[in-house]
Amino acid sequence: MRIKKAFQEEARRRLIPFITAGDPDFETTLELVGLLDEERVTAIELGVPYSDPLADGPVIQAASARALEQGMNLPRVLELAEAARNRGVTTPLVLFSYYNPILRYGSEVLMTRAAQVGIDGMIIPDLPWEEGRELSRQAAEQRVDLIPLVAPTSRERIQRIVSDAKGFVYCVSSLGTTGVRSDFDQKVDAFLDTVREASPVPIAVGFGISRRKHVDRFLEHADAAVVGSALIRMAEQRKDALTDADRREDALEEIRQFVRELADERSVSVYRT
Ligand SMILES: O=P(O)(O)OC[C@@H](O)[C@@H](O)c1c[nH]c2ccccc12
Repeated sequence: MRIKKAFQEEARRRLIPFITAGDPDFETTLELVGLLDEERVTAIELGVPYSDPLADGPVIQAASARALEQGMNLPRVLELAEAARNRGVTTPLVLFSYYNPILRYGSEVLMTRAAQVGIDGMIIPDLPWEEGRELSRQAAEQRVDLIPLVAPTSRERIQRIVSDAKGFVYCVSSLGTTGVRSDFDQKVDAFLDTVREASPVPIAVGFGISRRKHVDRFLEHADAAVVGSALIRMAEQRKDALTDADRREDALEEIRQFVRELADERSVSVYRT
């Protein structure tokens, strides 16, 4: 229920950052989650690194490789979520994983464990809506929101996909893979308006967003903007400083400033309650 509440709460940044858990290491990810929580983002996407991230561009592919190097995996990401909750993080946490690690772990067990450690939602980009019905039932049983993705090509499937959406709907702004884009097709706005009209829950838009002007534009048509690659690239450029006790604070502050520049805290969610 944290997700529904966060969209309706006062003074939240309508941002949903995506970070790859374990990049550059477990402790730094925990610090980043704490920072994003302090900055009152609407939710945090915690990415489970995977060896074959087919929907990811080079920035997140590299981040996944670094995280796998650190031994990060699905069980460790669950531990990380639990550690964040134990540090008092209250921002909704959305587990982001490709389907294979979930299949290996066992979806029923995963939903139970996710609920225990304080995961509020899940995004599985390579699980088509039609194949996700059983998993969606398991998630609902544990009150974990299985967040569907829709793309501009989803067209007539949009109605069916959003009909039983929980948490929020993830609208992919452009086809192709994740990664910073300089601009977006005008048609994206109409696509977002269509999804928003059909959706019983708030909608977020992601893929390519890296600037304040992108966020401002998209918040005219959606309830939150997802930012992944731009944030991960910043962390990658500061990898050495982030893992050096003497320089970590400064590097974290630069990332905090970037989050603040991307979006102000809004008094009330733009989402119709
Ligand atoms: O990285 P970008 O362009 O800011 O897009 C968000 C994206 O990183 C995150 O939501 C995500 C990471 N991997 C994905 C795969 C599919 C859909 C979404 C994602």
